[in-house]
Amino acid sequence: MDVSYILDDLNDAQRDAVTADSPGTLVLAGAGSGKTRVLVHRIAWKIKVEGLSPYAIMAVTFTNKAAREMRGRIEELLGGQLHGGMWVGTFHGLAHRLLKAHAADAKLPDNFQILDADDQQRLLKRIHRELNLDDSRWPPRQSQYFINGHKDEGRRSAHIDNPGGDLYLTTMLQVYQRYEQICQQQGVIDFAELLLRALELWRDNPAILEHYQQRFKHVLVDEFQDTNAVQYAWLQILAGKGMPITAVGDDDQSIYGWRGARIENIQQFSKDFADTRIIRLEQNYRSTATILKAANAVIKHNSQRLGKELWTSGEEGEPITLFAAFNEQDEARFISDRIEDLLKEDYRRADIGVLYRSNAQSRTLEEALIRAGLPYRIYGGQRFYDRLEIKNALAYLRLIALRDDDTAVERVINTPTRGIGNRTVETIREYARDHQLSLWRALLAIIEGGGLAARANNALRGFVSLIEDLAQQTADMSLDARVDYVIQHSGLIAFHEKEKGEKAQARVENLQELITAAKSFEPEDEDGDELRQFLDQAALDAGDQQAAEHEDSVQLMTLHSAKGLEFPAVFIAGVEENLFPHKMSIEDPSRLEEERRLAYVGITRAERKLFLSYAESRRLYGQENFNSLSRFVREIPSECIDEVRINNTVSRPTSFASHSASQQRAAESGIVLGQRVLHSIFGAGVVLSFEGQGASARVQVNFEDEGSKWLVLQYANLELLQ
Ligand SMILES: Nc1ncnc2c1ncn2[C@@H]1O[C@H](COP(=O)(O)OP(=O)(O)OP(=O)(O)O)[C@@H](O)[C@H]1O
Ligand SMILES: [Mg+2]
Repeated sequence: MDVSYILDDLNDAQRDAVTADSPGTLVLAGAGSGKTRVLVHRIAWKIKVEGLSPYAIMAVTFTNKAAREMRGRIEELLGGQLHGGMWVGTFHGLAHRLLKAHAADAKLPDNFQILDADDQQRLLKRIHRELNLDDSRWPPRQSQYFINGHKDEGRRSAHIDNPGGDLYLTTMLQVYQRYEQICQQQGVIDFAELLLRALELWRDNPAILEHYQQRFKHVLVDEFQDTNAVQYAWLQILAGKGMPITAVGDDDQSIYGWRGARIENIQQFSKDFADTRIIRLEQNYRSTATILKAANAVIKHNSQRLGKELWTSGEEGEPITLFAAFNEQDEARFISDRIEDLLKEDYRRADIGVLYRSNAQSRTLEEALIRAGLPYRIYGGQRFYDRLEIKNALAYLRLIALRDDDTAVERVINTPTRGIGNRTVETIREYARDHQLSLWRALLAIIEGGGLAARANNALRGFVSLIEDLAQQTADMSLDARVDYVIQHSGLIAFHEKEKGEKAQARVENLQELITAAKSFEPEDEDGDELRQFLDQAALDAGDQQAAEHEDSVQLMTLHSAKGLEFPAVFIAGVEENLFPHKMSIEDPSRLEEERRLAYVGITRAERKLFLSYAESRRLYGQENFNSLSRFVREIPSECIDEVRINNTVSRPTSFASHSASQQRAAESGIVLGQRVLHSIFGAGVVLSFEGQGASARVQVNFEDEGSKWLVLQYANLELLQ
């Protein structure tokens, strides 16, 4: 049987890695050097040449999508279907499979259910109520963060030392214990529990462990640098006593430290797994020489590295485009314009990845893509207007506009919690049904009727007066001030601010981003109700499923979700200090290094074209920021970069045409975005933005000495500079 084709498309080092017969094999290599490809070919080699049954192989990937792709590639190489025998999946997926097979031994009912993050939070809320913990002082999300953090490290409540005297720890432990109890009673398990329970299953049941130790003849792990403590222990308990194991990874791409991943596992590997051979791959097959040079130059600035070099025999390629936008709108327009250019060449939409550091950045980008009629999908995340916190905020705004909006009432009647329980809500629903009323009218009638317990009645009254107050207080405000007022006074911001963890912070950021959306909203009908038009637009954006599900779509995602993927063309938006690197990471050297690894991951996703963009002024999270160019871009050798500026009108003739009417009118007065101007008092500056028209036209100028100011164009007497 000729099996040489399995090695055909591999270089020497890759072949070595595919055919190595050492018990432990660690492939340590940079981005795009073929680590994932090696895993696929190694599995095919094991089956075809060494005669292992697919049943004896377990392969761990980072996402379910990667697992499906891996299975497909192996089947291609083998020329046949694998069927169910081989275990390929994520750590979570495999743990789930294991627990289903041994539910009773894992002390779970056969039909145990998985709790997702939202379910988990709802359950914790109930526990807090039961323990009489006030949500404002003890936000359920804080408990969630506490519990998941400990579980990721393998600690149950019983493992945590509490010498007493610390109210925080004592309370958290009380919640953790009660949570464990209820989960156990109900037969539900959360994500971290899947892993921990699978580890304990093996640890506490030697016979079961032995069964798997006999079954599996080889374990393979991709993206090894991002395994956490429990995942590592799980591999160790299975394969630590001589089962052959292959891990591939790149210390320079470890980007989940904030979620418990431990780069140290790479160094630990050769100690814990016998006779490990370390194989390095140094040739990159993904990117042009220019892109690779940029990536290498950036990652060199990290001190904590195992040290690797990457080279390519590929072509030089085009320089990286760096675009200095005036603001985030301008940046988004640049990106959608360039995407349209690429589509005129031989690129498909799916060949294009748009990456960003923070979820909240996607809104402006989504709007530009929608405007340009470009189908897109958000990979591993939700579209802006589909996000829970945004839907909640919009529900308040909808109630201000129309009290009879039942869905909006359902959404926010008890969010943030205000003591209106399910039973009260059910009473309202029934009343509404029986009397053919909207929920709002029903609840007014119920309050008047006085049929409820005093406490419930008061809670309802509180809700009604909140909505009436929001409506009255904001009646004469501008749209963005209205949104700002509503997210503050509804308690939504405070509600999420009190919670801990990345996700909570992202929710606050997203809410603030809604203010930015309102600021830049341009109603079609200038005389119509602006709030209504804004809400309609948001509903349309959210409902634009057609665009979302189009098969050939532009791929939007955070830099974190882009790991392991590749695209012929990549845009990285928002390469600015305080955004990327994130402001929370700038002060801490080890977190800064993690940000730099994220930059390395981002750059190395690109095959042929890379576009970086930053905005001199950015409204994000509802605030105007003036950030300088990211240090990561400054670390790229200048010969790799081609900088484009908007006031280079030769290369940017179309961008002005797509600006709003008022901006065009301002342009007619001789001022364009990016124009340098002189003011008699404030001195020299650059025009950042326009607003309004005729006598009320205003212009925003970033003055060199005085910072940014809005001026009425008519009176500003700006002198145009060259
Ligand atoms: N020997 C080779 N000849 C031709 N193409 C190759 C070779 N090795 C890898 N490639 C291609 O290079 C690209 C990168 O490979 P792969 O995704 O396996 O790299 P990786 O090391 O896993 O990258 P990452 O670190 O980003 O996960 C893929 O498109 C792959 O098909
Ligand atoms: Mg890979």
